[in-house]
Amino acid sequence: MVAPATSPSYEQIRAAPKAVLHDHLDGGLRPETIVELAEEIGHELPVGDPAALGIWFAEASYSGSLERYLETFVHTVGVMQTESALRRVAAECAVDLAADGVVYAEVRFAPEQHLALGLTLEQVVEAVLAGFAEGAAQVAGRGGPGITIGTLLTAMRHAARSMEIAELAVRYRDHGVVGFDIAGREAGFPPTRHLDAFEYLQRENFHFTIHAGEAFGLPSIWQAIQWCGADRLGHGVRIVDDITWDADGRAQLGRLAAYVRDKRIPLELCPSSNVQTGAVASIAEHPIGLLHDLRFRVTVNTDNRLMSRTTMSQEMALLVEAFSYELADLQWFTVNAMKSSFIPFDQRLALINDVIKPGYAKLAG
Ligand SMILES: O=c1[nH]cnc2c1ncn2[C@H]1C[C@H](O)[C@@H](CO)O1
Ligand SMILES: [Zn+2]
Repeated sequence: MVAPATSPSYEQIRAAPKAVLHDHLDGGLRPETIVELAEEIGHELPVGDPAALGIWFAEASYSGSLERYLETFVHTVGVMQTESALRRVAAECAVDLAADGVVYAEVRFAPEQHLALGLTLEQVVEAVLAGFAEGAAQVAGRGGPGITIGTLLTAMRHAARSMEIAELAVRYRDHGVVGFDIAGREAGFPPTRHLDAFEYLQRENFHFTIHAGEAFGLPSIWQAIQWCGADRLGHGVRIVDDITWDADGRAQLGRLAAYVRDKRIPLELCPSSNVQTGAVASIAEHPIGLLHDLRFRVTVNTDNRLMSRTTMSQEMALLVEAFSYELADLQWFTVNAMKSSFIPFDQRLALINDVIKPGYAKLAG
């Protein structure tokens, strides 16, 4: 498809203020950092050269299966086992996102995966929060809009520590942790396994998202929303399975799809990641086009920048190419993300009105 003349250029996309709600800390390391940290703690990598390692991650993740995609994380989690490593990775994450024009990010990671060398859960969380603060401060010193980062604590769905991690998230709610998530293999590990954690979070008036409807379909989305009470859906892309077409070619929403749209439940869509795990055949065929047209609360996200060799600008550029989106669409995705974020309402509004809208207005000239 040929994009119309109004399509934004890559430079405009990079310059545009962007917001990301779904980005994994352990899926976004710089390859050079992995190599250096691996040497420090004696972790064996599949490839020693940083450039080759970057390619290795992307190729190994392009597996057509979420299970195999997740196997590569052994080499990122493996080097994130000390306070200094966690702090460095988090600081670099803030700097890298800001350099790409991201003004608001929610970055998630699973504290329980960083205990191999004896750190406590609290030490892990505090090191990451310190790293985000350090990176954000570096960026703020450079002028420009800077970056605001909220941290999400993830529990692994195959494990049994979700209640503990939910309590940890609530304990750090006034120190940068803004929400909770569950991630990992979806098939065989329904969100209802962690119902006690979600019920606890609701009683605490806290926020959470659930990876659902990525490798597994509608039942997972239904459970995440109707049993667990998720505020947002991590991916949620399989909601398209509840949309059919009538004889006149009009989209018919099933009960669950209608509920998700009516309630404005945010979808954290991650186009490149979905292609790598086989959830979607190609960017051009990604349901984001349909979901955008049907006015679902769609957001665009990176998921794992290292594994997908991507950035927010890159994800948006791929969508511009596939769906001929204009700056107004990119602003819509960005405002959707801010509206769906887990920071307080007044802070969301300030970013939308003082940073995002003026940024797009300037680009539109
Ligand atoms: O897209 C994903 N689906 C399910 N789990 C994921 C995805 N991306 C990363 N993870 C897992 C692997 C990480 O180690 C963990 C915490 O960030 O979350
Ligand atoms: Zn994810």
